[in-house]
Amino acid sequence: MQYSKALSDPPLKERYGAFLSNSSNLQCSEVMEECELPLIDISTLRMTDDEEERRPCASAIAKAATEWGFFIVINHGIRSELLKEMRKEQQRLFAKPFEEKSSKILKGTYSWGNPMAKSLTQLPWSENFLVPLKMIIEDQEWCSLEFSSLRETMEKLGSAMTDLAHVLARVLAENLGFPGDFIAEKCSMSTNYFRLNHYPPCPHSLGTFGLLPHTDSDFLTILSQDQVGGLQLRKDSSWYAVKPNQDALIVNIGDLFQVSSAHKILAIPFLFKAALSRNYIVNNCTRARQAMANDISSIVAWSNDFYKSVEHKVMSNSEADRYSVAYFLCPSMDSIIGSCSEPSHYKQFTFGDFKKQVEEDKRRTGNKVGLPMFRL
Ligand SMILES: O=C(O)CCC(=O)C(=O)O
Ligand SMILES: [Fe+2]
Repeated sequence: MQYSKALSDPPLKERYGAFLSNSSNLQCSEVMEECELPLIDISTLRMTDDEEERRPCASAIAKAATEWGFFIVINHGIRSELLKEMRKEQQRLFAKPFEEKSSKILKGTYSWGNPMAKSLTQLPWSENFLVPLKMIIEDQEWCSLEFSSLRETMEKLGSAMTDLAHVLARVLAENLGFPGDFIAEKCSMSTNYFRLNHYPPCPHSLGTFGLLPHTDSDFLTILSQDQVGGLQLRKDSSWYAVKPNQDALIVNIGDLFQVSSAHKILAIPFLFKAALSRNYIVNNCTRARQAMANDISSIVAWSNDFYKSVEHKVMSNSEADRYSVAYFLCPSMDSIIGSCSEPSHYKQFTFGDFKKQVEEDKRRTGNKVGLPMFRL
């Protein structure tokens, strides 16, 4: 049964209409330059362990992660039919009446707008379901029979995305001198998340956000988006539009992987030569060493600003509905996040501390603060 859009869309206009009619709230909207993000064919990474063969692709990823914090992957191994199936299921889900989405579908994972918004600058014109993969795998009650095919599709996509995320995390970790499975060991399928995003058309789309400028609270994000467009990223203090490409996937570095340090020039050639073993970490990372002394299995190192967790946002449009699915590679809540080089730019914290701080800041300021709260 088809529902009318009037019933399915969240009441953004009713709740936030006053912001829209106050034109002084509208931000100026520049004509946005499209950026050519690095486009990387990762087939060799998926097919071989031979270091020589992997090197060109691994270097391209490391370069993109340091220069852009964003890149596009092709030949990523996720079937386009599966991505299309996910999109179809996602559209079916968002077409449900707002009352159902906000009360009973997919158990408390739904949100829309921003209850804390005081102006248009704090308002995302969108709705989303933030779904822990743990819920999909373990909680049989998580969704009704009606959405069992959504559940099945998400489980398949979750497993494929986890494999892909581990392939990418391996390269990024090895580039810093860590064992390839260093991140993957901390991020199992059940610690990761999906966010299903829907951006309904906004009647006053000029300068209205679909999603506020933010960085992602994870190691890395894999994004599948439709052809509508609207994603923008910040590079060297300018915003650039990302060209939509339905078959490719967009990867961005998250806060926990924000690497590269003041030691970039010195550290990287050294790290490349360093034995890819825990000895490197024990001998060279005081913070890591301290934490490892407490619990060798819980430390997760991050890159001390070498890789960039880049701010990005979505701009709304007045004509088309837009859909995207983001997959977040996250460790367990008790994982300790420490820097991989000295002097560290950040306090050591657990992923749970980080998430708690982000929620607190959102309540206090209406927006995420993120890493600056942990800078030394
Ligand atoms: O929809 C998009 O293009 C971006 C989504 C995103 O940044 C997120 O869900 O964190
Ligand atoms: Fe994001």
